[in-house]
Amino acid sequence: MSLPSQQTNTRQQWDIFCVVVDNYGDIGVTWRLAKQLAAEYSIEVNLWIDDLNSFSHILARLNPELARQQFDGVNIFHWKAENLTHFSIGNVLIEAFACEIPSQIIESIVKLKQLTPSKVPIWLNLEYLSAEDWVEGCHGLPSFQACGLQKFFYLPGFTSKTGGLICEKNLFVERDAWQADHTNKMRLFQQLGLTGIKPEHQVISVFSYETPALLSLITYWQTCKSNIHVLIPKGKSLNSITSLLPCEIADLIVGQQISLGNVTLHVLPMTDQQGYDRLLWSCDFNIVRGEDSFLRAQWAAKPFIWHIYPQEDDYHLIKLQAFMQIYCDNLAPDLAKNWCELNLAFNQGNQITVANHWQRLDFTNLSFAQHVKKWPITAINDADLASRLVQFVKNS
Ligand SMILES: Cc1cn([C@H]2C[C@H](O)[C@@H](COP(=O)(O)OP(=O)(O)O[C@H]3O[C@@H](C)[C@H](O)[C@@H](O)[C@H]3O)O2)c(=O)[nH]c1=O
Repeated sequence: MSLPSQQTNTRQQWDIFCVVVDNYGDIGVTWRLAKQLAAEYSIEVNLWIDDLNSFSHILARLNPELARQQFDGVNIFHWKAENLTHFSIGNVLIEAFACEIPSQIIESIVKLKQLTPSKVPIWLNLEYLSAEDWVEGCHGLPSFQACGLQKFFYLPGFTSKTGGLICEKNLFVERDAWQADHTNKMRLFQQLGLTGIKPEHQVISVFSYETPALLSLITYWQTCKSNIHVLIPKGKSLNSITSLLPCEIADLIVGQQISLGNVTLHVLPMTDQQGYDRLLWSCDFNIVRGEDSFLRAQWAAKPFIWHIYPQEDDYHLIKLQAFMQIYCDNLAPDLAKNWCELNLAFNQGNQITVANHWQRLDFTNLSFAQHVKKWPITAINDADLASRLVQFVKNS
């Protein structure tokens, strides 16, 4: 571990620390942010991750055995005690989702403050995304630490008084170009080993947690006249539909198809984040979860169900309501009602109502299609998270 060098250039160094609690969301969010800061702001980003095995599910090129490697202009470090020798104090320290930065680092910054206070990095805690009202009041607040340093709370959110939403500068332009040419999606399906999909078929991606609502929906889709392809990666969603599977989940192979009348289930390979974005852009409807895929489904300008990460005492339902309220602000009341009821029923695992609400929601309806297209522009609110974060650091 070392003190800042006498840098002659003005290139900033930011260090992002992330503990993988479970799933892929913690790493998913920090990886998106790290890539964007490096690509769009020429910041030297060091991403410290405690679990490279989880990370390798969404970045197959990553070698979980290496202490240090570089992808997309980001230095990725395996965060374990012996690798902290690689750490040198930069301009910004981000602890993602209240993970704790190692005490040696804090001690070295305290020493630096005594010697050269002007070199003390900005210390931020990047929090989870929420659409709740209180976020505006807490975003950016400083918190004085016992060690004498100051830490700021950085809260992502949907309004101009929050930390914003992660979205790359050219994302909507790339999405529009992709969606304008129908051969893109057909080629993608082929590359993913998904056969038998015709341009007129309905394609639905599923990346959810366990819920009996999924079984109800697929059972309902079997009664529909159209051909429906359901794309599901190996993971939690499959646990809810074991009764539809021909074998144990462990024995399913990627690319396998399970024919259920008009419905074909496809076992989808996990891709990198760019591949997943393109998949969301290519499907007619997406079922997503957590934080990052939830946001990417919005950026896809396609209708979606959000399976929110379950929390104690059903607190997640309050967060779901807060989002549904802002999402439906400009939507016709009948469409808004159906969409909210569908999302609520899915999240409550309500097997009977979820299929009824699906039936009632006409997601091909023109004003709904216009809404999903307009929403990303409304939500991004003139500034994405990375640009607000860079500004926040400048002003701090
Ligand atoms: C299916 C798939 C996902 N992904 C990525 C997209 C996202 O970055 C990531 C999934 O993250 P999420 O959608 O946020 O869902 P998640 O359930 O994996 O993560 C959750 O983890 C919990 C610990 C948090 O508390 C939640 O808020 C949430 O972040 O995986 C791919 O890159 N390729 C794929 O094929």
